[in-house]
Amino acid sequence: MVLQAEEGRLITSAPHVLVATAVPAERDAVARAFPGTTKEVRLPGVTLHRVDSSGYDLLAAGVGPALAAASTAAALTAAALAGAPYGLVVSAGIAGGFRPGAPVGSLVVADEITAADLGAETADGFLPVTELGFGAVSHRPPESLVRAASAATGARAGAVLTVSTVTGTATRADALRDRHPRALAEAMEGFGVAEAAGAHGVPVLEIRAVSNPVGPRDRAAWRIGDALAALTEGFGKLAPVLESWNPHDD
Ligand SMILES: O=C(O)c1cccc(C(=O)CC[C@H]2O[C@@H](n3cnc4c(=O)[nH]cnc43)[C@H](O)[C@@H]2O)c1
Repeated sequence: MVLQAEEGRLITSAPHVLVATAVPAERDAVARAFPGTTKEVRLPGVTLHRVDSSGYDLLAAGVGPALAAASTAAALTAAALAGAPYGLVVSAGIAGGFRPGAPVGSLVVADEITAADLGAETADGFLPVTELGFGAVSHRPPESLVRAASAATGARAGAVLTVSTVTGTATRADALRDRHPRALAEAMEGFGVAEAAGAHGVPVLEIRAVSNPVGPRDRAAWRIGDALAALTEGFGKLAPVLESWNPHDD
């Protein structure tokens, strides 16, 4: 933790971290990792849950990359205009896990956040937007942070895909695996959160607890309660890492 002098006083500067989940149940699972209570902070376009006496703001940013990006950008802009910009954005929640690397109940941390369906379908297969001459399809979280997060939480490190459509067939799961052999999980927000963070020059991390296998749709088999419990436990171990991480280590 950094100590700074301000008007002759020494103050501790807690990290200012924005944690973006998709839904309130995931936000509340993250909140349970902290001893303090939260208070609501209403801003234009978003409502934050600020964890008392910490540098953490929790945001249920919405499902899917577009709403997640819009909500995250609104929170980042509000903080920057208030003169208290975030130093880190964390995309957190549940996810589908690719077998055998990411079984249900396990944790995954992204060393690569990749938009898996942002591009064009052609007769010769899928082309990412980058091959069409536009934008980006991947963001890379800081290596030192990924390593430390993985060591502290036991999360496996690998690619986490962002999709707009949840995979529901073995054929689609195989196609994603072929295109992204390093993929451990798929979820729906990471790339949107990372695009917003990138636009503000803020580093991003993504951590996911696996609620279901990626493959044939069987919503009844999703283990959401177990995944939310793993998310709470994992975030409890992650928080000290975020607090001691030095962005200049990378
Ligand atoms: O119904 C509930 O109680 C409940 C509690 C927490 C979360 C949910 C969600 O439905 C969250 C949707 C969220 O989950 C991610 N996700 C999970 N599995 C997959 C998957 O196989 N493929 C893609 N995304 C997945 C995703 O990020 C969604 O936003 C419900």
